Amino acid sequence: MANILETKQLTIQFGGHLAVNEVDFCVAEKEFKSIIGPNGAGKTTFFNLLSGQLTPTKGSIHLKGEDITSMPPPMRTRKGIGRSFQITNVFPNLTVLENVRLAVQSQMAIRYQMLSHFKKYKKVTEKSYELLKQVLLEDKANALATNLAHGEKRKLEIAMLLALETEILLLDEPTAGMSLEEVPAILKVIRNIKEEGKKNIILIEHKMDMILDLSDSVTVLFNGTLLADGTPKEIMENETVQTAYLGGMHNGHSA
Ligand SMILES: Nc1ncnc2c1ncn2[C@@H]1O[C@H](COP(=O)(O)OP(=O)(O)OP(=O)(O)O)[C@@H](O)[C@H]1O
Repeated sequence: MANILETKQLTIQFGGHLAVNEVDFCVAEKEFKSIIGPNGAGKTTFFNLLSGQLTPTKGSIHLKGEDITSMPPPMRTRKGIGRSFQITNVFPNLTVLENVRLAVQSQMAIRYQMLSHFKKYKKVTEKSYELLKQVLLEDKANALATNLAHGEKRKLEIAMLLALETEILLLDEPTAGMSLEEVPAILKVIRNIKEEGKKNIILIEHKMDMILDLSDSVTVLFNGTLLADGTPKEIMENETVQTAYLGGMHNGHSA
């Protein structure tokens, strides 16, 4: 299968610290890829490089064969790389529906310039409800974003990300800060997106059961370098990964 996204020798240095160090990474079309690694391994920094929030010191990023290393973030989104919204980008005093409408509108402004104002309004509303349904948040459409539970806020972020209609979704720890009861719902949302089969998902997560359940392949980062890449089974059985990372988890450390 062709690679949709690839990095070559991707590196970023902060002062003397190599946060991402010569990482060769690739994702095939429609592959569900997870990135794991202990705290400080460079996972979020790697996402920031993919989405364009950071510029690499060295190396390159290729989207469907095109070198996008110097492309600014909005252009990368237009080309197909979507990064999940952080809740800080959500308007707390607007309703859930209004927040999704804003994201849909920003996308539709480009696609539906020819439609009349009324038709555009109707389309935006329909699309917003569709997205809320997809993330299992329909019943909260009229709630103020500020009043949502943490797990519901993460669902809202995913709805707003889906509104951008990018082929690639970068999800950075969607379950972070969630209570145990909230996790199954977000897992269901992600599984539904996967089963629809239209997106490439790259997921950073610490929850190993979730990784094993969802991923086609897993990349392990450790001290900024790529330690291993393979199927979930290969990763679980990999001795280097066991020693450097998973072993620590069995001893009760959070990875
Ligand atoms: N802007 C920055 N300036 C300096 N150092 C940074 C910067 N961003 C990240 N780092 C450092 O780079 C390393 C990797 O951080 P990063 O947040 O990418 O790790 P992570 O794998 O996502 O960790 P976590 O699982 O805790 O989120 C850390 O040592 C961090 O302190």
